Amino acid sequence: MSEAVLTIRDLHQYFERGTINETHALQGINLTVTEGEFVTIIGGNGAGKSTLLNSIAGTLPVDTGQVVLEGKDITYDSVTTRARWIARVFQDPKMGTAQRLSVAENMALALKRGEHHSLFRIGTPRSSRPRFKEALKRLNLGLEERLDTEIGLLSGGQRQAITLLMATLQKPELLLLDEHTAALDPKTSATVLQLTQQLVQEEDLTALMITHNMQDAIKYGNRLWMLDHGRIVVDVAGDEKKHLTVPDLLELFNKASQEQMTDDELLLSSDN
Ligand SMILES: Nc1ncnc2c1ncn2[C@@H]1O[C@H](COP(=O)(O)OP(=O)(O)OP(=O)(O)O)[C@@H](O)[C@H]1O
Repeated sequence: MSEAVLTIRDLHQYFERGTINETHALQGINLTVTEGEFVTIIGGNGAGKSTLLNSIAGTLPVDTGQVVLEGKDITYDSVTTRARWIARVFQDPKMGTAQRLSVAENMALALKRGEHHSLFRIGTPRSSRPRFKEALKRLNLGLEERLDTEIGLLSGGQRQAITLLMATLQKPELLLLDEHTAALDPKTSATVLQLTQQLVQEEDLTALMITHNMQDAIKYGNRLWMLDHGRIVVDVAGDEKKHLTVPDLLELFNKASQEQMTDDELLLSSDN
């Protein structure tokens, strides 16, 4: 039996609680993610996907419930403390990197994830350069020749590929991918998703990935959740996930959810 990496118990999140605008964004989430699971998360706008990731990363204080990572109760730990164990890649390629620093300097920073440090003290020890080069080579984008390039000068896809690599340079207990390819063109998005799958498998990572694309949610990962109105309404893994088709997923969703979803909804976009 695999070890539980992440356990969430009865998690509720509210926005503007007690006001006329109150939103009950997560309505009693219970889940366990075991080592090596790569969960893709889909759901319509406002379903609660980002709120779930924010609750896990600590950017959003938990209203009620418990978040446990590798047996540690992290419910009340700060984002910085959690960053020692949890790596996150955002939609915007600019969010994961320091634009004015070189590729090598950014990678050196990534090795210090979760530590308090001053940017002025970040150097790139020469001893790390071969390791960075080797890691960049795996991306197959020729970036191993650009260690000294300012990262802000690279394309969004190149930056996102490096951000992903940086997130895994120091193996995290949990990797959170927050629509990390949504800002990329379809071809680059597919490249970065392939790379994601490869890194997750090779490094034996445990990962949660939000996507708006049902095809991608089916194609990548080994478990799939669909969220609806703050609840996980579909949870499939293993062979069931492998053989899933978009119509199957729609049927599962329509059985479980409060609303009917049709195949022309944004959620289904299959253009990337
Ligand atoms: N900071 C906030 N203040 C008020 N309401 C919020 C806030 N953040 C999220 N919400 C509300 O909480 C609910 C869940 O939002 P969330 O962003 O988690 O959905 P999502 O599934 O990530 O949606 P999307 O796919 O559109 O990004 C929505 O009703 C949203 O309007």
